[in-house]
Amino acid sequence: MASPLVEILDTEEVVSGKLCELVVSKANSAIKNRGIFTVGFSGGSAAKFLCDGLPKACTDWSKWRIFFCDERHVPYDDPECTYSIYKSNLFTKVPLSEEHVFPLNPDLSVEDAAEDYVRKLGTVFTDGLPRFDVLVLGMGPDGHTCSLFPGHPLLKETKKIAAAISDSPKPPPKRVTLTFPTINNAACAVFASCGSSKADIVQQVLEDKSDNPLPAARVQPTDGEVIWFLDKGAASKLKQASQL
Ligand SMILES: O=C(O)[C@H](O)[C@@H](O)[C@H](O)[C@H](O)COP(=O)(O)O
Repeated sequence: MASPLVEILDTEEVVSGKLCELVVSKANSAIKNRGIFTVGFSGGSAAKFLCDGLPKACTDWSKWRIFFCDERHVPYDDPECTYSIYKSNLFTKVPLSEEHVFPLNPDLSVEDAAEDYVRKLGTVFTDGLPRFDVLVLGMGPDGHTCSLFPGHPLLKETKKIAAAISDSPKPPPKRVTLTFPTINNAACAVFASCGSSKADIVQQVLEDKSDNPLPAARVQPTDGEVIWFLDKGAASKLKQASQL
């Protein structure tokens, strides 16, 4: 597994722009080579960055297949619903068909919604373990990514490609998340982290070797790349700050 590529940028706005630039570049390359682009979006600040930058992207949206790296198990009209945030701020602003976006079914129990999500993944990834072209990931202040939290049994999941969690320490408690078998089969996992409040956890994840690594540190695609876009605040505690 290659070491993460870390790019330290001046501001959050530059991080947002570079993230969107990377996603669109990967999309257009995948579309050219395979006629389809598969991507997982995260919530939180990643949603803000992508909704800011992607509406003006020059790409064939009809070839995009959009999943969520994790999603809260809430009604679509709940402000916590990541899908609805993207729908209002991106999906309705680009020529993207609803059938190419794969939200949770909140009417099912969280367990059944996870099983239904696995089924939806199977409609796009028809030959087994999903291999996303890009997973856009965020990292919480505790080192979680997706809805995979430190010390949670789901970190050890080796069979399910997506799973339900009902005890998320970050509210809301019920979510569906991709698991590491899927995450670490991606071609590209890209993190965007900004702000000095993330500096300690970024330093820990990127530089501290641990026999019990934090979830974000466990993102190590077996045949893929990990890219971190950081602003100066988030990178301020890195000892070997590598500026590309
Ligand atoms: O739906 C979610 O809660 C997100 O997917 C979550 O995993 C997020 O990426 C991190 O909490 C970082 O969020 P911020 O970038 O907003 O700190």
